[in-house]
Amino acid sequence: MQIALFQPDIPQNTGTILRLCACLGVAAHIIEPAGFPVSDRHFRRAGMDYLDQVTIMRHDSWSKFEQWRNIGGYRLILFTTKGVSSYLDYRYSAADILLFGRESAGVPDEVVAKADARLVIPIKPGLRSLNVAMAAAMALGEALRQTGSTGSQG
Ligand SMILES: C[S@@+](CC[C@H](N)C(=O)[O-])C[C@H]1O[C@@H](n2cnc3c(N)ncnc32)[C@H](O)[C@@H]1O
Repeated sequence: MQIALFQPDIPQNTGTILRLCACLGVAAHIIEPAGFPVSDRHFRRAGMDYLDQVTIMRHDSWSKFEQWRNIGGYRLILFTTKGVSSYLDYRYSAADILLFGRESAGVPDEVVAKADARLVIPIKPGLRSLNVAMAAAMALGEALRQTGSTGSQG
């Protein structure tokens, strides 16, 4: 299992997600441009020393990420508030990449179109969305529960 963050713009969220990845043994991909540099103090503070414990791949653009993904043949599972299928009903594979959108704008249609699945975490009607780090924790929890792949990277 791997996760990917599309152009993340809030450093604290990315740091929190990378700490989650470190603890669960999941590799992380950051699709640039991010809204902050890796030297950002909020990013470093949220990720703390856990940042040294996670495999992070940075991709210069969406197209570069897609080139890399196509070589590996990984499925792309998009988490989106606009999904129609619940994340609890999906059958994950240990090689899947779970993709999360930008805090301010999610992902563009071009990215939606490339996803092998578009999943929603059902929330109370009338409320907009979860914090992206919360969404990532819930999604990874379910995907790892199903695949039993906790604790090993990749
Ligand atoms: C703050 S939300 C983005 C909200 C953005 N305005 C939109 O419409 O997509 C950031 C990311 O968290 C994830 N997310 C948040 N709530 C979610 C939910 N209920 N179901 C699936 N993904 C969710 C998605 O990946 C989303 O792109």
